[in-house]
Amino acid sequence: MEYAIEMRRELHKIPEPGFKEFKTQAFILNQIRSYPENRVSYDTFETGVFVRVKGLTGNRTIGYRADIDGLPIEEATGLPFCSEHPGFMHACGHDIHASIALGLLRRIVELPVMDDVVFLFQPAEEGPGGAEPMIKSPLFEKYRPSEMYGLHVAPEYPVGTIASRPGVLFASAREVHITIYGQSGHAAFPHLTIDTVVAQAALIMQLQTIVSRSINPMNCSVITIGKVEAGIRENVIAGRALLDGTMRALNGTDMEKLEQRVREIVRGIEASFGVKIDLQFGNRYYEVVNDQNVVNKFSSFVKMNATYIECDAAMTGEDFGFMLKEVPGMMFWLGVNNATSGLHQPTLNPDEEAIPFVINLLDHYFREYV
Ligand SMILES: CC(=O)N[C@@H](CCC[C@H](N)C(=O)O)C(=O)O
Repeated sequence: MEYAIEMRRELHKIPEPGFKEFKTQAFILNQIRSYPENRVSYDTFETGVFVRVKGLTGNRTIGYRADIDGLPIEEATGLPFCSEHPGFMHACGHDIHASIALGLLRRIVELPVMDDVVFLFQPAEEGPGGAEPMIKSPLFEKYRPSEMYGLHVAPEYPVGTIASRPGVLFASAREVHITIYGQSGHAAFPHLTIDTVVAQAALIMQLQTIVSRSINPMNCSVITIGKVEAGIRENVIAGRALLDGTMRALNGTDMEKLEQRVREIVRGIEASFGVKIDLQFGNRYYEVVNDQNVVNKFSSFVKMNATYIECDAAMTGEDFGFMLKEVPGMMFWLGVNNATSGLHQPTLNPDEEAIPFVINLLDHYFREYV
């Protein structure tokens, strides 16, 4: 089991952006290539990897998906194996997800289970999304599982806890990218310019009214503007301003409403401030919808061996939702006991004991219950 923790520490050092996970992919391939060819076959897809481990009967194929990308966050954990890539960090636990897959894969290579098990090491979960192109590739047909599992670290739960639910577990997510164009000029003569900072500020505030005024208050949705940029110095009016954000909803109708209202508000800001706005939406991640039968089966198993919590849906997005639209399966939260630090924080430091815990759990499940 030390192997998987060792893998995690190596992966933690090399966080990379979506579709640029070159070192991560090479690291994963290096492990896979050390196994006998009659037991393990693989293909690469972009910076991801499909791997099949042969089972004793090969009657069925079980799938396990791990995302592998990092985030543009400067690490502040002080760990001896902290990120070697300045400005990048595994702040969403994808190093843990990938090392669990590598550890489970090795266990199953050494001690085969009845079914074939395929592992999908998936790039770009944080954006722009690697799951959809991966399942659209012809390789997916070669590796297609009949049932799929995926997990996400949960700092708020202790090690030994699994949390999930049937139906919608994670929200639908869609990025919003906005560029505001105006006319720059001297800070003392605003009437001779078109100030994009004032338009930007008004736009941020108006976008925040969408959830409270346009969505049924009995439903959940979120609009977050996570990145704001404009200007060069205090006495120059900015001729260009940027906003990057994300929209979340628990159903397609609300997601469409969010999109429609963003469009309308953007047009209104153009009219009232005289700016021109370029509005781009990213790829829409589907809700992560867990299959009722799979959740029943897995949660009954977990309850016999660990702590299972039936949790509420969360407003996190996950492109694993694309895979669960194709193949019945489920995603679950894995407790990693780091209550002082949340996901996407520079101090995130998941408890590594969660790695052997869940490898043993999934190995047992794949071997005897799935
Ligand atoms: C689990 C998690 O944190 N996922 C991300 C997915 C982001 C998708 C996309 N870049 C967006 O922002 O919409 C999340 O932020 O929930």
